[in-house]
Amino acid sequence: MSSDQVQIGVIGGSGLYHLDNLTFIKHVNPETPWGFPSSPISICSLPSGARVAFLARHGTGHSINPSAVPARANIAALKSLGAHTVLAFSAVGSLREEIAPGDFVLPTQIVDRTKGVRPASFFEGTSVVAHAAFGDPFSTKLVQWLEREVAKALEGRGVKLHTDKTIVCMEGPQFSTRAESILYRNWGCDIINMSVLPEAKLAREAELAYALIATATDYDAWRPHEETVTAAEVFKTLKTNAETSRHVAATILEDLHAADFLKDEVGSMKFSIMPRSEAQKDEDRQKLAYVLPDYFS
Ligand SMILES: CSC[C@H]1O[C@H](OP(=O)(O)O)[C@H](O)[C@@H]1O
Ligand SMILES: Nc1ncnc2[nH]cnc12
Repeated sequence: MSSDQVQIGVIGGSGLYHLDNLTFIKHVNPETPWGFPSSPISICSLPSGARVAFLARHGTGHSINPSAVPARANIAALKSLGAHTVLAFSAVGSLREEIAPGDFVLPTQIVDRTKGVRPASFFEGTSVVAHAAFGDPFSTKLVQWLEREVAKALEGRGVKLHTDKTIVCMEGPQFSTRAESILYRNWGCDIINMSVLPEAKLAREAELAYALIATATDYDAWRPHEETVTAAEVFKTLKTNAETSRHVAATILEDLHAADFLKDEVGSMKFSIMPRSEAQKDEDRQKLAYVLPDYFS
């Protein structure tokens, strides 16, 4: 593979709008069948010359509401650049006392509390039906690798890493009520955001290895006798969390680039797509070929 080829995509969330500790090469802005990504994508170079594609989920000026993030275009654009793996960063609320603002979390499960207003499948609106497996919503090998490597990258920085947690994704943009926050705790959820879905579902459909590096900013609304979360509270830790995230990214990306499991998700949709039939329109198959060329070209 030429070093020009991107293998890893990084999605930055609230507060993380660039990876300026990597060497910037150029901006690209691919138009996908689902429109343009949230922002032009920065192609950056690692010290070895390997290239990484970085995309700001809410746009570089944070102008896109969580419900309006063009997640299909984002995932499709990263795949079109050659990415097999997507590392997504996200600012999250904590539903557990032991997960403090400033801590990092690697979730392994998701509870969906979005409201059906976000297009959540590349197959939506087409004549092709597919049911991706989503029991393990993050790439298991990638998460296991991150558990070791992120822990190493955080050594000496006084930042705690929590693993094997459950994230609930709410619709927003308003934060939760106290009752909802307590309910999510009772459901076994540990952290909350407004972004991991449909991003993780779309990455699975596109056969990308996807994991979320969550950075806690607040205690949401479940703590009795404490103020509930406000955007101002979130902003207090965003800058430090973003600096730590950039350090983590710069530390792990080189080794991740060399990892042998990057393409493990490739082939995972093979038995998820309903067999070819006369009813499948050519135009839909062409559209889907953008993200799944192995099945639709
Ligand atoms: C700015 S607070 C709520 C906002 O922050 C998180 O964004 P991201 O996941 O992109 O870091 C959360 O999901 C909400 O969209
Ligand atoms: N408390 C919270 N709820 C939802 N998304 C968040 N992102 C950061 N904090 C959050």
